Amino acid sequence: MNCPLILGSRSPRRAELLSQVGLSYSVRAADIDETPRDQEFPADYVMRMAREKAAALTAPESSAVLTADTSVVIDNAILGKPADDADAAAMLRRLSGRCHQVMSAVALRYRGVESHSCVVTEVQFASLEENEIAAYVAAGEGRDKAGSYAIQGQAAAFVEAIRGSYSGVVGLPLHETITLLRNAGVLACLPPCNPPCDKMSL
Ligand SMILES: Cc1cn([C@H]2C[C@H](O)[C@@H](COP(=O)(O)OP(=O)(O)OP(=O)(O)O)O2)c(=O)[nH]c1=O
Repeated sequence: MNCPLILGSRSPRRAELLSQVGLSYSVRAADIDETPRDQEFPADYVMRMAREKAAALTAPESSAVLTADTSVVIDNAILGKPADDADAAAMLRRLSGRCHQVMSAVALRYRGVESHSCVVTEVQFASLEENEIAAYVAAGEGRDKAGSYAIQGQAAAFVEAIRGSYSGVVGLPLHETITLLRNAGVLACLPPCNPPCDKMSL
């Protein structure tokens, strides 16, 4: 029996990551208010966001709904997407030469049951020169990214070390996502990729 997988996300990165491991899915956008609550812990925030995105999507019981949220966290402060270029530059200055966390939460709803997971990855940034920050911000790569950078893009050059989940930093921790899908019984009944792909069989 097939159970269609719905990725509730506008993030092209999340779609690419799911495709990378050979899963087929359809995409729906989940619109919610992403404002953190007063004094909300970052891990609670990303988990709440992922769960609210899942709750915002109505889908048939036979479909599995997968959503996620990613935030950059430094000194317990949540860095979301930058409001503008000045905000982006300020975030990068704050991350320069420091270690920060990238928190990615995933939520899955299938047959009325919800499961979720949160992954924290430590990222050490090199010290960034003011002209490097200006050039990176002007290039625009970090505009729609938490923390104003993309590890999968040119900002890879800023990363001295990473401990945790690379895919989690990009937006969807794949190991944890596959585990959620497997434990919920979704993976066993996903239809094959269309057209069939030769990716590893999970
Ligand atoms: C830190 C980092 C974040 N990001 C992205 C992943 C997410 O798309 C985005 C964080 O914003 P999110 O609010 O988690 O996701 P989104 O608004 O892009 O998509 P949706 O809510 O519809 O699911 O930042 C990268 O692509 N690379 C990185 O290195």
